[in-house]
Amino acid sequence: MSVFTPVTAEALSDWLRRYAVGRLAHVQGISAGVQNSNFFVTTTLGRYVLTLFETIPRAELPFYLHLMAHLARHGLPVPAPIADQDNEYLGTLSGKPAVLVMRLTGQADLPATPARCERVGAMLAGLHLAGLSYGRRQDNPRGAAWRSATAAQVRPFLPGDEQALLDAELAFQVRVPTDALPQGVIHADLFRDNVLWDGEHIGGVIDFYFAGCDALLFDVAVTVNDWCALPGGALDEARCRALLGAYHAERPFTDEERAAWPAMLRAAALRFWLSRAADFHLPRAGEMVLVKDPDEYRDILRQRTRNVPPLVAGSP
Ligand SMILES: Nc1ncnc2c1ncn2[C@@H]1O[C@H](COP(=O)(O)OP(=O)(O)O)[C@@H](O)[C@H]1O
Ligand SMILES: N[C@@H](CCOP(=O)(O)O)C(=O)O
Repeated sequence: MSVFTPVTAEALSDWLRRYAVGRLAHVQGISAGVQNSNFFVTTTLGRYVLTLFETIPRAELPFYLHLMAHLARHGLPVPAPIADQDNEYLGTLSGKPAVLVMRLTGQADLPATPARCERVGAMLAGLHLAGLSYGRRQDNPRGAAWRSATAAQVRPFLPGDEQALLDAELAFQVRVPTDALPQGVIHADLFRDNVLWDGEHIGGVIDFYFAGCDALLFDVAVTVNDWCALPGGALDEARCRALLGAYHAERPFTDEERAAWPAMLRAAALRFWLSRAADFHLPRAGEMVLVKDPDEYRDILRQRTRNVPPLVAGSP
């Protein structure tokens, strides 16, 4: 995003009295992101990020917030949510569900070098392994049901060749057997803009608001499609080898995962083509709204239907 809901300094100052974080010094809307309204908040005691949830039902939010707390407790650089004086993470501000989380250091969107891809692969495996002991369950909110519903909404806006691509891919994906794939908590949106770099180290992994329970390999595919794609959508072999090799060293891929790899890359490409097409054709109102290019993911999907290198190319 995007700031869909404005917050005044007065309202925020009052709201912060519920927390032990000191007094408000500065607040600034954040233009990156597409889903929620985000603000950098500086107080006399620290630096935080305030998120107002625009679309996620309130009942689904504890899953994300406790997940972030769980992963942070496991030593991963994930923004810990801040509890208020009633020991609650989730509050209400400007009429929206709201949370304050720790602001992590680092710069997002740095070039996806093989060395960075290696760290991202290892980090993703770390998130998956730490997620195994997380007690709450919630389905991937962008899973099969969402895919069918969103495809039906955006299909009328697409030209004929894209409708054909969409129809063929939906028909392909319903036949993919996913039950034998290892399942767990997935981040589901580990794009370059959601990893903060502190030098060559990962200083933060942010934006857990698409997380859910699904095939771990789907998360790997989402990550590879973003980190390892060349302009036009083809995969860069060196980056794939670095990311997949580092992941595999922490959580070895199963035979079923190797077999499902091409289909998972396609499922992951379809998911982001659909969400971007929905944001583009059915935009939401807001003060500052970022819409990402759907054609990038249409092209990635086309590429993945043609040619995919095998999983963990070149590694043992
Ligand atoms: N905990 C955090 N620490 C530092 N920066 C953050 C943090 N959370 C969000 N940001 C910044 O806010 C931007 C938007 O956040 P994001 O979670 O991607 O938005 P959305 O929820 O709309 O998808 C990020 O690109 C990053 O710059
Ligand atoms: N990464 C997704 C969009 C999700 O937005 P985010 O800003 O919350 O990561 C995309 O690129 O389409």
